[in-house]
Amino acid sequence: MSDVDLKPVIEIEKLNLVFQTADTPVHALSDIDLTVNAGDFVSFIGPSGCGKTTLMRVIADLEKPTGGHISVNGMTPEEARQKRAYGYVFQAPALYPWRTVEKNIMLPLEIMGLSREEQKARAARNLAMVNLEGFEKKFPWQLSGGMQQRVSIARALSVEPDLLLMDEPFGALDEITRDHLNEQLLKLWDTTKKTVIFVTHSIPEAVFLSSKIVVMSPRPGKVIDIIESNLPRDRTLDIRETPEFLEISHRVREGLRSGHSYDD
Ligand SMILES: Nc1ncnc2c1ncn2[C@@H]1O[C@H](COP(=O)(O)OP(=O)(O)OP(=O)(O)O)[C@@H](O)[C@H]1O
Repeated sequence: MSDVDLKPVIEIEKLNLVFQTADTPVHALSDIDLTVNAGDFVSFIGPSGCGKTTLMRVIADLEKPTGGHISVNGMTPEEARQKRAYGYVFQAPALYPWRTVEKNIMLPLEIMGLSREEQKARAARNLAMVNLEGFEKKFPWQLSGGMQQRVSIARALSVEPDLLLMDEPFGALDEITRDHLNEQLLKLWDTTKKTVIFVTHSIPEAVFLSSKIVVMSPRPGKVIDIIESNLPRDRTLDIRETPEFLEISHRVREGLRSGHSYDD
């Protein structure tokens, strides 16, 4: 992508979020500055509780910041949500067990008021996108965990958002399945040119998937480092053995280490 194409999708300046709780306030995000451009694959990586999910939820308008500024596609997160600017994939697949795969994907489209034909066409198109054609009439419990997570990706894509928010979608899967889904997701990103924001705990996953890695510190979550990856877009898993990959992994690890106090 040339510099001319670089359009900011998300702009975050001095963003703060303090949760008011029954006892002491929880300062979850502190002075976050971040720009995400169209077509970026951005990972948030950091220790448990550092605010990765909270930052993603602010982008999705599921939490309100207590300070600073954020825009999504030039709008407030609330306006962006109303315009269905993004699709959200959660840690667990969150499929309705009594609805078939196809009907799970059709649900948000039904709510959007699309015609039945359009709902079915989008379900078929996006199931093919995640290599699940032929599974329309199955129920979620008839599928493996990895397949269920692919259905929830297809459901998020079927809303046709430019921005895909993914909160540790493969965290609960075994390593082989995770590797496979990482490769599929990268192909999907390359073909659809979507902007992706991805939360993970895994250094290899972040480095393999991302064009930009945001390393966060323990609470209150701050941005410690932003690493622009120069790995080619059409990478395969073999790239994990290369010096370039190991060099980026090393920088992520150093960032995580510098922000972490091991005395806790
Ligand atoms: N609604 C809330 N009220 C009070 N505190 C909250 C609330 N939501 C999150 N927190 C706190 O804010 C901090 C950041 O939480 P968050 O879930 O964003 O972290 P995370 O980096 O995504 O963690 P993990 O990797 O374990 O999922 C944590 O200390 C959490 O306990």
